[in-house]
Formats: sequence, structure tokens, C-alpha cells
Amino acid sequence: MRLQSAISSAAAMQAIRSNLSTIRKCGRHVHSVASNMAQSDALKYFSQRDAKFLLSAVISKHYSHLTDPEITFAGRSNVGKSSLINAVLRSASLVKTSKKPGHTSALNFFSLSSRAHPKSITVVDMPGYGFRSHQEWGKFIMEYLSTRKELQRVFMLVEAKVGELKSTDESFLDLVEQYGVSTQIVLTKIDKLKCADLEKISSKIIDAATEIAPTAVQPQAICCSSRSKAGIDHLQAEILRVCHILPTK
Ligand SMILES: Nc1nc2c(ncn2[C@@H]2O[C@H](COP(=O)(O)OP(=O)(O)OP(=O)(O)O)[C@@H](O)[C@H]2O)c(=O)[nH]1
Ligand SMILES: [Mg+2]
Repeated sequence: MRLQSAISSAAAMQAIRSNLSTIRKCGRHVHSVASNMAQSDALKYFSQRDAKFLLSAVISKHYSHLTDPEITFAGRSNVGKSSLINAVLRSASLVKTSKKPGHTSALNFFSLSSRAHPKSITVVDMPGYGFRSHQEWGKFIMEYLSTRKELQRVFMLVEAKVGELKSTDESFLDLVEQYGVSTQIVLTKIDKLKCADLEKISSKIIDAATEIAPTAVQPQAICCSSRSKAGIDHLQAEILRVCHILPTK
């Protein structure tokens, strides 16, 4: 369905220009490349968005009534999940962030809707793995990953500067492969890194992740910075695609 045009085309063109410049600077293949049209539609959706906190869940009964298409942000503690959700939702503080690892301890559900489209999306912030014990983190999250029918994709965050998968990332990839959950790697905090290094790191991490989870992992990483906002438009377009608000490529 076409989105209604309610924002100026100048703003859309500006977004496309900034996207093209990010691609030129940081290497085309590291991004999930959205067509210019998809990105301008995504910009319209997000510029008219409404984002709300829904609930914190510690058992599945808390979220089972939510039926919109859902995406989830996962990753080690402190990798930047909550900050990235704020950047995607264009919110300064809807999701609580912290310098201290282990800040998010439940599954936090947010609703994303837009005046530009009738469909809403549920966005989930997952507690970080690698801080609390696997057992403490594990049971509830495993139940979520293995049973959540609404889940369209997990965005698995890896801090770009770390440059490799840690053992907790590998365990998480084992889980998504086992449960058949479509998963896309997102390299975070790319403002801390030189662009030339980013291409190498991205290929290395995608290769390692694909080896562990060949059917679950998408072949392209998305590179983002919540601080500089680089790559956020790509991630937004991808979210709309996996939730069937924009056509898939
Ligand atoms: N330089 C830089 N710092 C970032 C970026 N994103 C997040 N941070 C910082 O990283 C720290 C952790 O961010 P959070 O978003 O709370 O991380 P989290 O993954 O949600 O952490 P937990 O909830 O503890 O698992 C905070 O100090 C943020 O300011 C980024 O893009 N660039
Ligand atoms: Mg958090």
C-alpha cells in the first residue's frame, strides 16, 4: 500500500542524500540496501510515528495478547540496544538507557504506529545476555524465542569496535538457529570506528554468524550509530519491510 504523502519531498530527498553519503563513506555491501523509494516511504512512516511504552514482561502471559507484527533487539549487555530503539523510534528517552551493564532486566514492549499507515508494530527491548547468568536470562527468553509467532525478526546487536562474536553471542545464535528465528546482525556504535575498519569487521562477523546459524542469519549486516544517527534510516526501512509495511525487495 502506498503511504500518504504528508511531509515535504525536500525532507525525503535530504534523507536519501544522507543515506547515499553513508553508503559511499562506509561501503555499500555492509548495509542492508534499501531502495531510495523504500527509504523515502520509511521516512514518511517514521516522521508521523507515535511510539508508546506498552508493558514489561517477565512471563509469557504478560505479552500473549499483543498481536501486531513484532521485532526484537537482542545483544550483550551495554551493546546499545535501548539507545538504538530510541534512535529508531525517534525518541530521546522512551527507553531507559544506562552506562551500567545489565540495566534492562525484563522484556520491554513498545508500540510503534504512524498516521501514514494503518498497521502498527510491536518493538521489544530484550535484557542483555552476558551479564546475568545464562540460567537466569535463559528460560524466559528461550520460551519467548521458541513460541512467539508474532516475531518477524531479531536484530542481534554486536558492538562494531569489539570486532568479533563473543561466546554469549554464539550461544544466542545457536538458539535462533534451533528455533528458526530470522536474525539480522546490527553493528552498533560505529561512530567509534573508522569506516575502512567497518567493512572488514562486518564481513568477519557475518561469516562467523552464518557458520553458526546458516538458516537464521540474514546475509547482510546493518551498521548504525545511535549517537551520530548513521544507518538508522536503513534499519527503519528494514523494520518496515520485515513487518510487511513496505514491500520486500
Ligand atoms: N559512542 C556511542 N555510545 C553509545 C551508542 N549507543 C549507546 N551508547 C552508550 O552505550 C551505553 C549502553 O547503552 P544502552 O542502550 O543502555 O545499552 P543496552 O544494550 O540497552 O544495555 P543493557 O540494557 O544493560 O543490556 C550507554 O552509555 C550509551 O550512551 C552509540 O551509538 N555510540
Ligand atoms: Mg537496555
